Amino acid sequence: MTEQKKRPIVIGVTGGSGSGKTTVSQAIYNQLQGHSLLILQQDSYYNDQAEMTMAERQAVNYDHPLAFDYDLLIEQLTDLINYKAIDKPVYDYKASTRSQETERQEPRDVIILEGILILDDPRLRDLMDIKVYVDTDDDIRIIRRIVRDINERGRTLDSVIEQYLATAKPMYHQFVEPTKRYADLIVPEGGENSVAIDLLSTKVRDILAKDGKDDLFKQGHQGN
Ligand SMILES: Nc1ncnc2c1ncn2[C@@H]1O[C@H](COP(=O)(O)OP(=O)(O)O)[C@@H](O)[C@H]1O
Ligand SMILES: O=c1ccn([C@@H]2O[C@H](COP(=O)(O)O)[C@@H](O)[C@H]2O)c(=O)[nH]1
Repeated sequence: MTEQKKRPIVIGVTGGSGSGKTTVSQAIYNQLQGHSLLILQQDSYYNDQAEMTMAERQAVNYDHPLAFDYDLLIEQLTDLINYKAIDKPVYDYKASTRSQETERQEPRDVIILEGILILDDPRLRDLMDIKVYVDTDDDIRIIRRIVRDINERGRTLDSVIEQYLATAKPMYHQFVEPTKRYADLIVPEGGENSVAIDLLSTKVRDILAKDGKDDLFKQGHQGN
């Protein structure tokens, strides 16, 4: 019998903007400390808009699948799955385009991919072993988004509200929410849901142990 080739475990974490995807991804990452892990954010793969004016960038619908460079994301995720390092784009929310720099990312045994539209593309879904949907009510998400976008993404209250009503909300209902049907696990309450985070971490530890990757790690393979 031929031995099956080992590959990293890919966990997809999706949900609406402000649902707690980043918080949940970070919580899983923290629980699995000591293993070989990385977090990849779909936001890093927004289209490069360097050739566009600021006014043009402000008019873009950032909640539509066409705003993302899926080809590059799939190419780089496939490289990571094949244990090849990537030069990841870095997205600048204040300038609404990619920054000039890229970030070197070495491959790891566990890849946590998070983003609003990662389950929309069947090619991406096919690369995932576990699919998680963080389900948080719209009112909570908009409150979190207002606070975060003003404090961290250089936005005004008016611009956050305007964008939410014009694109973020309708696109959520048109494109993001329907992908819930592809999830293996729906997590209410996001980062506060320690039971769901414990269950997920235990499942990943089980798979790593079956693959012998916990042993590889102990023998001196890369950490974080
Ligand atoms: N359970 C929670 N309670 C309070 N604030 C939270 C909670 N989860 C996330 N936040 C905050 O809400 C904002 C959005 O959360 P984040 O995890 O970045 O969501 P997403 O990645 O889905 O946009 C962040 O500022 C985060 O600190
Ligand atoms: O230039 C940009 C790029 C993205 N956005 C908004 O960000 C969210 C996705 O990020 P989360 O971390 O999941 O909230 C998306 O809803 C876009 O509307 C932006 O405003 N400008």
